[in-house]
Amino acid sequence: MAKAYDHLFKLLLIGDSGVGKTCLIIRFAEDNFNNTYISTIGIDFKIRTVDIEGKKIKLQVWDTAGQERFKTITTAYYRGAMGIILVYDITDEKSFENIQNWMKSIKENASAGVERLLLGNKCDMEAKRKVQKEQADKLAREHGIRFFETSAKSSMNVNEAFNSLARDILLKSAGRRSGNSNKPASTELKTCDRKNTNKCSLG
Ligand SMILES: Nc1nc2c(ncn2[C@@H]2O[C@H](COP(=O)(O)OP(=O)(O)OP(=O)(O)O)[C@@H](O)[C@H]2O)c(=O)[nH]1
Repeated sequence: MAKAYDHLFKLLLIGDSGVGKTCLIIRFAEDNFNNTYISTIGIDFKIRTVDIEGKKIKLQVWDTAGQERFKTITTAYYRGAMGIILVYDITDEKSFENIQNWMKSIKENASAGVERLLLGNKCDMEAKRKVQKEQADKLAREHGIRFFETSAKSSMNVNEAFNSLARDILLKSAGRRSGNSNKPASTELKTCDRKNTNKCSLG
């Protein structure tokens, strides 16, 4: 039987408990949102197939528990991931400060060439914003990665974020096959779609 996809990419979401990792995955995979908070226990995944550059890409998106007590289980999944999405909550300063620790955890546990992406979630809650976009832009630039503000609630930038990560992985693997490396220098900013600058609020 013919394969229903051209590539399978494994993605992983990490970040503090309550930042909205599960909701982002549910919005992306099922186009749904729920206000009730049920903290993830251990690890789970959902699947969605997307079309990128004429290729069918099956995305297996792994959801990790943000709580410290699950760290041993969740870090065991870093190695198999081709892309890791670091999530903080724009209304929670601590979750942004902790991104540095999550970056360190990637360095210690993931494969060397893993693609990373930074997301500031809950951008529908503008009135409660504690983390300015410029702070996160600067951090992303320092790490040479893309950054989006998203809302799992309003859908803002959710598809854009997942698709951009999948595209980066695809381009990188195509580059590797043809012998070219298109990996940017760690200090180089990969310019985001300007969609990223859209004002994000539910109005
Ligand atoms: N306003 C708003 N609330 C959100 C958004 N995303 C998630 N939430 C809410 O934030 C709470 C936590 O969301 P989860 O997706 O369960 O958080 P998590 O990061 O998976 O948490 P752990 O499983 O504990 O690691 C829930 O009450 C969600 O409804 C968003 O974009 N906007």
